[in-house]
Amino acid sequence: PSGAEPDRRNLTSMETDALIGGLNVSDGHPRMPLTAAQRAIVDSLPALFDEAEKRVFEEIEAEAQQAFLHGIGQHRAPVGTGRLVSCYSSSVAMDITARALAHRTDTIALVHPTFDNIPDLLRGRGLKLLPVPEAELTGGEPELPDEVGAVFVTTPNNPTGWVLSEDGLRRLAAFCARTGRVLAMDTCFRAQDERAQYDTYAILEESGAQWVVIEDTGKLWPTLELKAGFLAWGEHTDLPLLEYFSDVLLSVSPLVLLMLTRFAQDAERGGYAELHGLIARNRRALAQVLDGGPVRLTDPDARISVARVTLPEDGPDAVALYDELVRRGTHVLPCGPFHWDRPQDGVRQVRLALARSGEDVVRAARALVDAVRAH
Ligand SMILES: N=C(N)NC[C@@H](O)CC(=O)C(=O)O
Repeated sequence: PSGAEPDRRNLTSMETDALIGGLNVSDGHPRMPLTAAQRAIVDSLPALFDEAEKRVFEEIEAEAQQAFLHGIGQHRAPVGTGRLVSCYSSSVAMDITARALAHRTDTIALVHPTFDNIPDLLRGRGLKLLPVPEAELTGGEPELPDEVGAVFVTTPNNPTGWVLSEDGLRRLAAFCARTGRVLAMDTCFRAQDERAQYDTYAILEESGAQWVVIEDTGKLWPTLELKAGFLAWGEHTDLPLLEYFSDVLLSVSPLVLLMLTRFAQDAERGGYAELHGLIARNRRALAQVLDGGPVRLTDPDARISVARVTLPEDGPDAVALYDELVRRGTHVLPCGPFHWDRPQDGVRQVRLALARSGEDVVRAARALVDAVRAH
């Protein structure tokens, strides 16, 4: 565990502590059991290794990008154009994007709240940040000072589950085109929420805006961090993304891409329905444990694989509860750090991961209610 005070630590350091054992409902990474179909894909890895060794990388990459992105409604993703690259993770894609944006502007308007590694990566590249509430983005015309050169939106957003609607994106993209701002999107949770699966690329291309999109396979399947972050940009996006990508890597593993193609194909054939079912069941199970007690589910309509709960005013605050739960062997996340511009806004909320077995979610929910009551 890092020495810093819990309310000064970043979320990933707390997620790292959760990896050393205990009941981990901390990170948004998939830690539920493989389905039988997914187990069969894992069993085929030796054969996939032989196939990956033989085939042309570019072909394997285009196949994986097509299988994954078309499976979540992104038919106009720029597959095969040279403007869609594969990174080891979406955060690697994010850092490349941050470096490229810093080449273009000093100030970014960033959705607030959101997962803290996003502002941390942007600030790490010297960018100044302006918080924009979700509601202002929905309107599509946020009030921004001239020095803001880009708008960065996480949709579905983490930890709220808020989704930028198709009309909201159309308005926001038109606004960015009109005001000469880059529109950057982190869509890492979109495969979990069909409301986020309208064709983003069709809208972005038609808008005339300069745009960057970061996709992620890493929140969906329990593949032990074998994943890819896809980084895409527009034909007129004037950012050194390919140059900065090439500084970081030559290519991800074709074996991982082949495996992702199989998982994406299985997902289209019913795997997504199973995943959405698991997340919905776990959200309902959490709500049932909380029902009638002092803690409530913050975002009942959210569909992503994390859930916020709101704590009673007379109970422990988020950091005190986080500490007490760690002492009891259960790892959640206090929501302060998601509110990267005003941490006190998250002082009465904690987040639980739902991409877990049903038993883990119920056990964690019970531990949380017991700890609140014991305060
Ligand atoms: N590069 C980082 N820090 N990765 C952690 C991130 O994937 C966790 C996350 O997004 C979540 O728990 O919601």
